[in-house]
Amino acid sequence: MDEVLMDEEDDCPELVPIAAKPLPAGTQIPVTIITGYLGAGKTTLLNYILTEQHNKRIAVILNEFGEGSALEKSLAVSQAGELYEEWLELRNGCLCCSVKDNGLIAIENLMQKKGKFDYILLETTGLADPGAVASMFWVDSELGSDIYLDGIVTVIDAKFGMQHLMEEKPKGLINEAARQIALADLAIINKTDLVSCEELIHLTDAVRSINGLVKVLETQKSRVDLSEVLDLHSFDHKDGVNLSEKLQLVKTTRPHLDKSILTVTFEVAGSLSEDVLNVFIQDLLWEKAFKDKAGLPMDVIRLKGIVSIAGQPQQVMLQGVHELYELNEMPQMWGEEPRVNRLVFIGRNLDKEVLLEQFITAVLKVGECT
Ligand SMILES: Nc1nc2c(ncn2[C@@H]2O[C@H](COP(=O)(O)OP(=O)(O)OP(=O)(O)O)[C@@H](O)[C@H]2O)c(=O)[nH]1
Ligand SMILES: [Zn+2]
Repeated sequence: MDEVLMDEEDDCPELVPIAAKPLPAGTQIPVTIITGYLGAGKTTLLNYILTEQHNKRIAVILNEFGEGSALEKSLAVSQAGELYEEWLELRNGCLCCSVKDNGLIAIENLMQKKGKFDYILLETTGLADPGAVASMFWVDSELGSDIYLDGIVTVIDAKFGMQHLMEEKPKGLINEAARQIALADLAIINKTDLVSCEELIHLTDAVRSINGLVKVLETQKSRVDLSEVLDLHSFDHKDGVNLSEKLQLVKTTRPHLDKSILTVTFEVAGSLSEDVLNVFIQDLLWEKAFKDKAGLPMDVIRLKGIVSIAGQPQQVMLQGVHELYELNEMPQMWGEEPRVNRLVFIGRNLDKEVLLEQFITAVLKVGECT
């Protein structure tokens, strides 16, 4: 009989001891955040990954609030307000636990079991802002040295996804479903059995209009090739593809839904000083100093780019999630060809002309300060 792990109808998987094997010093464990609206198919995806052959020892953190999950009832108990979680060790070498917070405490506790797993999957709750979880890995230096964020996977309900995206939010708040798509490195449109081709195309267009960087896959029962989900290296440069080339393929999108999130991208030749670049990014992300033509402040949710710092032989990668950003030197050197800055912004009220003008101004300043 095929073993089905973590089936909600089943009893707990059988527990077996797992031998810890020491990881080489400095090994960082990848974390993939699995997000998506309520009921889209996140847990189905986790179950699928766990039961597929992957030759990895995966630790899964389920972040469940819903009633009725047998798994949750058997695993997570909140005692006197204190989080208590128990790690189930599954027969294929995977670990699993269910928690009621944003999962970070669970990861910290999990790290005490270092050597027992080599991949972490974290399911957020349906209404979560995956950006908040993602950025924790950058701020929490203790976590940051043990693990790295590999990617954000957003599962979308083919049947109700469009409806979720259209929901009006009070006082200009961001629609959660749209935010989850804006932050995704991979978007999985699941439950395609429930919709027509036309509905699917419509939803795919809406997803792409929000996030011009995202890879989109269609699934039933979240069955997806694992190589598409794991080891994406979305926040570093180890994915083997030249990020600069990848960014060239991104197009500025048109708003598909009213007042929606969209993608803006551009290229500007030249170099700029790191200080001036920091001012540009901080004005944009922190000060909200840039406004669109209607006077609304630009709100960047995801930022990615390759920039050229004057005097620096290496290409520099820019990564941003909400207010947090990072600049990292890449192994790639600038060659003979002219240096080009390539940036991709995903967010609300973005105006390409304004952003471009501000960036060009920043590039022009390099002459003044060197
Ligand atoms: N028809 C259909 N149903 C699906 C598919 N994938 C998942 N489901 C069902 O959709 C329901 C929700 O799936 P889950 O995986 O629990 O979704 P989730 O995103 O984890 O849900 P929450 O954690 O409650 O937000 C379950 O009853 C699944 O069996 C699919 O491709 N087609
Ligand atoms: Zn779930």
